[in-house]
Amino acid sequence: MALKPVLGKLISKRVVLASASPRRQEILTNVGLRFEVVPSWFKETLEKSSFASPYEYAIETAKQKALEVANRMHVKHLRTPDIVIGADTIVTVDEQILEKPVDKQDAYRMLSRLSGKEHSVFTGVAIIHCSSKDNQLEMEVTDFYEETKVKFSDLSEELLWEYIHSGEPMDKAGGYGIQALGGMLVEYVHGDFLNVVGFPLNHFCKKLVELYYPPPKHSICHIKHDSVPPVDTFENLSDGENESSNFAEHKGANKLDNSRTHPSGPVYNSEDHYCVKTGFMVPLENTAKSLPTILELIDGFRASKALFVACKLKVFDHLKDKGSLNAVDVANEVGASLCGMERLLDACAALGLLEKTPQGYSNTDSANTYLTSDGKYSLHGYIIHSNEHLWPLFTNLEFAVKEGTRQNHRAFGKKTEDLFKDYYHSQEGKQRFMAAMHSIAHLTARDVATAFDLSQFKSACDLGGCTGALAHELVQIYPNLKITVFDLPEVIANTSYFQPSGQCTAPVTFISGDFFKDNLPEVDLYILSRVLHDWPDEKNHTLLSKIAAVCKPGSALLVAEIVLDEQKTHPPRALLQSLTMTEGKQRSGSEYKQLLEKYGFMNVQIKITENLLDALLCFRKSQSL
Ligand SMILES: O=c1[nH]cc([C@@H]2O[C@H](COP(=O)(O)OP(=O)(O)OP(=O)(O)O)[C@@H](O)[C@H]2O)c(=O)[nH]1
Repeated sequence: MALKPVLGKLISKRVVLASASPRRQEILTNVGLRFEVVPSWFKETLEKSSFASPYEYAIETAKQKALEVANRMHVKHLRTPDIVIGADTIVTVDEQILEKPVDKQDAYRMLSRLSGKEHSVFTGVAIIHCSSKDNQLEMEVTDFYEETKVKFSDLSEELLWEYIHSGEPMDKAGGYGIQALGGMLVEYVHGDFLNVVGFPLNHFCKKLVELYYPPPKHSICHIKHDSVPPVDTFENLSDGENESSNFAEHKGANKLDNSRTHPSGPVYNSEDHYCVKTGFMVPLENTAKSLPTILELIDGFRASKALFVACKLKVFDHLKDKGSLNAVDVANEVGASLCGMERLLDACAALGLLEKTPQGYSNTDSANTYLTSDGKYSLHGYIIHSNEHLWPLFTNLEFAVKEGTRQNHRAFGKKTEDLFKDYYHSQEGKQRFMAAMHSIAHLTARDVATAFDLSQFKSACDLGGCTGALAHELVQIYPNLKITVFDLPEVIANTSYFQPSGQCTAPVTFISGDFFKDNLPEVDLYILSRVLHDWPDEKNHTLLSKIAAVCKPGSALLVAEIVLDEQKTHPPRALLQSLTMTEGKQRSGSEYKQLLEKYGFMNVQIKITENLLDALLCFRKSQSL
């Protein structure tokens, strides 16, 4: 097992650790894994006596923790992670399972049981690979456990109580932390030490090897997960060549089509449908299966507008860090009517954007992250742009379709000569557009930056890189990369507001210019993120010819765009975006390849990221065109 390649398999994936345990976070961070932490809300209340062995209990708890997070992120947070990792650590002694003590007496009860004896520590781990098909969550579960034996010395009452009063036992399985003071109680450890601390790293890495580097040909069980899983077998194994991106093609995990599951609840057939009125799953006739989608589409505009208005009124900003507020407080804060605000808050709660309790309304984690104006991955700018700019254009979609033109004159009462003049006619428009671009660039930066290994490049230029969001992510990941953002003077003049604070990486340089007219800097890697789809062929010709002219053989071009499938029906958001475009167009992978090859960029590699932007990397061929 080579270390780097194993964890490297996860580098371009959105990995979520479904655990609040700081020890698990530390163990995984220490080996360089990048992940988000979303603690599970699953209550550890499974009936222990219903499990034949303690490790089965630990595995099931770990699985339920991870499933709850995967479901919640998909349903409520509108984001599907690639991998969710859950874990549960328990101690067993004298056939009793010990978890975290609830109070000091409980800690005493546990520790006095362990005194002078050998006990077992089991950690159950679940690795869930998630994917979203037609907005339905599919999950494949891989689980395992590790056992470590630990022997305690005889503990005197005095020592025991001194240890309990240190406070250390309280959030730890079996009431001790082997990595700290608790280590003083231990006579020997047989097995993986980190397993006792909360995460069996070695076994985890072996599992990744099994999953991502499967042996060439063997058959595996494919289990449609249920409480009592029906088992059917299949032979559909990768030869291990195509190991990088698509886990779904080669693993021996349990597959959950969880399109209709409730967290930790039963799994329903895809033929069934959840009836809102009765709250039961009901079988649907074939033709009626599309009904929920159609109803959702009919109502979609209401949901979008409710979200836009809540963002515009800064409802999520007002609720941030305030615990629960009632409708009167929020209405007063934003200067809205009480009855109007009550309805808006209820709608947001129904959409899963707010939590509603008898105490009032509070932000969900996703609202804090995406909907507040200073959230970690704030989409506030993009939402405001959608409300102010895209909404009026879409209101005139019928004319756009009939006339085949952009509808700026109808939507905004004036004609537009080109795309950016429209946004930049006022300071407000400029900042709004930049904030929108920044939102998307920041949200997608990591997936774009890690879609390919770019460590070979020493210098890069992000053409039209706007606020530098992608550039900043690139220098974080590739600290030796010197990167320049090249954009129009009116953009560069307004970038300071968007710069990250307190970053200790190499700075990003900004150069103003017009990439259609001005000289481009000579670098190893050119970047075009969300540029090519926006322009007509003549403009792309000018730009790509200019890049090809300065790009030395062996240098490369990284393109970030939505890549359509070859039938051009997926992903829908690309096709919906096209509706208000007249000059540019969205392209499939083969169309991008053709376009780039036309300008001497070969070896075009495409990475579908499942984020809002995909990535293409291609290299300038040796002889000039
Ligand atoms: O020697 C040590 N033994 C155990 C621990 C820590 O104990 C807890 C075990 O609890 P659990 O598995 O339920 O995990 P939680 O902390 O509740 O987090 P989840 O959100 O994942 O449920 C775990 O934190 C171990 O790290 C220890 O520190 N030392």
